[in-house]
Amino acid sequence: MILSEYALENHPSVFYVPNFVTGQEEEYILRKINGAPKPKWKTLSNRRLQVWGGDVSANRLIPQRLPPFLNSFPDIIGRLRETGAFISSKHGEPNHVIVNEYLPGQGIMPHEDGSSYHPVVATISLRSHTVFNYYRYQPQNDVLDVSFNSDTLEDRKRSSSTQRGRPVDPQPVLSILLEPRSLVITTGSFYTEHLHGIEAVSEDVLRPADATEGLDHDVAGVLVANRRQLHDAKTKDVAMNGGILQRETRVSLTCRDVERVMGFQG
Ligand SMILES: O=C(O)CCC(=O)C(=O)O
Ligand SMILES: [Fe+2]
Repeated sequence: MILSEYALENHPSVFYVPNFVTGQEEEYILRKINGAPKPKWKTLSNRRLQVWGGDVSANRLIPQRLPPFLNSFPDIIGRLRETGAFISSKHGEPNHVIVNEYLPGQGIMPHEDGSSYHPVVATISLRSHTVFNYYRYQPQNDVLDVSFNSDTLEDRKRSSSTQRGRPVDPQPVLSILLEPRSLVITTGSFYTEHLHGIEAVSEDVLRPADATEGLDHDVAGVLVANRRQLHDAKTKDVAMNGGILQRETRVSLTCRDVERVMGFQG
């Protein structure tokens, strides 16, 4: 696989790969996630999650073995290594995976993933599409309310952080549509200088691609930057010509490399 072939038009440090896992693999992984012991789930205000690979504390991983559904069948970790995206990270592949589950209407506030991780993140989407947004901080002199961040403090303390008090521009700089079974890889300034998040909505309104070329600012909806790279014909049609996509329950795998690892705990 040649990763550069999957770079977004105009944004060469973000890669979108449709069908990174097959439908059968998707079903298998979802069965394993749903079969995990109940205490494995952590419930937050606006989604629930599982952490695999160990806990991160003070920028270090207290490692635990990854389960076979991530590194054996299917070998997600090996496949991510082969993309080459993690070539300059310490372990050459992710050692940490967060499973997030979002019901329709749930999302994640704009945040940065922070310095515990090598600045590359690979995210696999299962079952439902979503629209994933990148945001920038306001230029220093602008003043704007930050209160559109609606998650709880607990949520904010987890892996997410925004630079305290720095106002965020609520208008995304980039939006991409993540299809079920796809992979998105974020590197470069989109990791180090931007925030990312998912709006807490139950449907996504997409605007026709040609509407932005005129001066038609009144057309509602988002224009997704990867519209020409989408796999599913119906989804692509909506992304090109406008329309509404209903969200289902989405499960995502956020895969990263924690470079500092403490002694193995088994
Ligand atoms: O679910 C996603 O795609 C994003 C999750 C995320 O940003 C995180 O866990 O840090
Ligand atoms: Fe994140």
